[in-house]
Amino acid sequence: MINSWTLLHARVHQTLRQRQLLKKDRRLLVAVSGGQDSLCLMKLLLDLQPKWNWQLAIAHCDHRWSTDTGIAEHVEKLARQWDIPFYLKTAEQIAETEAAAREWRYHALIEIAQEQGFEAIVTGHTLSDRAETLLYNLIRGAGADGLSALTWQRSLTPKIELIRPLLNVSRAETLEFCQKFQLPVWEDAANQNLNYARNRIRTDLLPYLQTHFNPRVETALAQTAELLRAEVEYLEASASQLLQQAMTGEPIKLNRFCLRGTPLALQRRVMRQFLQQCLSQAPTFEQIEALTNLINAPNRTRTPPFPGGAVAEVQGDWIILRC
Ligand SMILES: Nc1ncnc2c1ncn2[C@@H]1O[C@H](COP(=O)(O)OP(=O)(O)OP(=O)(O)O)[C@@H](O)[C@H]1O
Repeated sequence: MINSWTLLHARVHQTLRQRQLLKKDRRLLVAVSGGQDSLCLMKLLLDLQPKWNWQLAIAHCDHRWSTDTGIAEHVEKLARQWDIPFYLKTAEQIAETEAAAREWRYHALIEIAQEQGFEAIVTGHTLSDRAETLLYNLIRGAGADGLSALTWQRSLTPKIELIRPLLNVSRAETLEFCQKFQLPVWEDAANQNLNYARNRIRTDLLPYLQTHFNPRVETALAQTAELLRAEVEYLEASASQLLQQAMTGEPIKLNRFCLRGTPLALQRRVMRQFLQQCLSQAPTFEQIEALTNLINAPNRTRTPPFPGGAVAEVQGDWIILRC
């Protein structure tokens, strides 16, 4: 088996060990779209399987877009050839946007994992996806969290982890690997649709940056994402501790004394975590700023109403959230 390994097999094997991403003996649900990244991932995991003793299965999500016709059968056939279980979810409603399709897909993958008892969902996101995500979110005005949004692993539910073992492998490398092993890659027509911002970043912006600025721009951007991710994790953990110290009971209130004198970066994160706990939707930049400004504001200063009508108000040393 070792003899048929390539450099990529060895690299992924080492990444899994160093980062402790996929432990031995686990039941892994591999999300396979049929494209080059997830086929490369599947083949790598199958080849590494004897060393790790995983139980592997394939999940495919059919969005029922016209460009998807035939992919589900194609992936099912591959699962049969590889002799591993195949699970399919088909969308009841056709999503109108990329974001809606993605949201449905993650729900569908979680459902399969719960129904079939898998602890981990594994996807084929690559270093190239990481670079694209960074650029996409940068243009939209994201902070460090958005720029480093594609992470090696994160919890989808208390029992299910999402794991991305190919985050240091480029799309050029997954293509080369698929060609070497003659994997039947399904060319997804939606990837060519330049109405999608992500596709324009991939086909126009990144090649431009490569030609005119840095031939290794994908790797450079992925490295920035990796550096930012470690800082984000540190700041989020510190903010979470600070929030625990500052927040108390009914009505929910925050002690301004605890928050004064801490760096603005932490104050903003505390306020975001606070709003995430209290609001039903993700807080906006303006909402976080309005709440942060109350830390040093005069008594009785208020924020504009948050969605749902709650308002935060200064009362002495406290910021009180009134619903
Ligand atoms: N239809 C699908 N069925 C199963 N898995 C899929 C499907 N589409 C994508 N995936 C999984 O997600 C990975 C990333 O795919 P892609 O880059 O097309 O999605 P994306 O919408 O950018 O995802 P994300 O929002 O998670 O970045 C694939 O390598 C594959 O593992």
